[in-house]
Amino acid sequence: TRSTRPQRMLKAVQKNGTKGNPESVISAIDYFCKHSEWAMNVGDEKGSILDSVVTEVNPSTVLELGTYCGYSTVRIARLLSPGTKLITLEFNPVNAAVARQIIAYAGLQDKVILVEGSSGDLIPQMKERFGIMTFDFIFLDHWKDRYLPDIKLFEECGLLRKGSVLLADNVICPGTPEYLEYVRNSPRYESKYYPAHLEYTKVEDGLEKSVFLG
Ligand SMILES: O=C(c1ccccc1)c1ccc(O)c(O)c1[N+](=O)[O-]
Ligand SMILES: [Mg+2]
Repeated sequence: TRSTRPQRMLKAVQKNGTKGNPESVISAIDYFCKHSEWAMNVGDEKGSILDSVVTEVNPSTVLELGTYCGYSTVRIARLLSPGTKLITLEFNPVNAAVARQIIAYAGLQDKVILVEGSSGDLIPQMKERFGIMTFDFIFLDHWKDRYLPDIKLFEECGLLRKGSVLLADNVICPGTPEYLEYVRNSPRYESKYYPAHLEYTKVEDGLEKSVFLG
């Protein structure tokens, strides 16, 4: 059967990247998306904002919702302190298989736990399966209609602590209006919008950073 876009992206990483070099993997994916095929990675512009927030938080416990090909997984994992691992959830098994290979090509497999399944099923299992008390940093980049139900799930499961940082992609395009309304009007969060553009385009998009106040 015909290859998928993520599989073609993996080939481009293996061809143009340098094994064990996360920066080269990030550049190879951005080049592929700018010159060959658009793909829904967070991209270089929003990726730089992601980098700055991760660096500022310097988290010990990290969760990513929506691995896709592992681009943001690599961006985050390359910045984590030694011994810190990030958990990333991916629903699509074909994409998960590509992400594992891209993460391994970057040499970051020991810093990443990739779990296949739906966030709604897996979030309530975080404590028992991974010994997580609370998350310091959460990156939301999965199905846009899951952002709101999943943040409520984090609260119900006691996975947030005073100061937990949630960073959400695509709050303008494709958009997550109900999530935005919730975090911007809830007294339990302090939110800030980082304007940018939809990856590899001139379309307006941005990231919303929300700090849980306890
Ligand atoms: O939903 C889409 C989408 C919708 C329609 C066509 C292509 C992609 C999308 C677009 C940009 C993103 O950064 C992103 O994370 C997603 N996503 O699926 O999670
Ligand atoms: Mg996105």
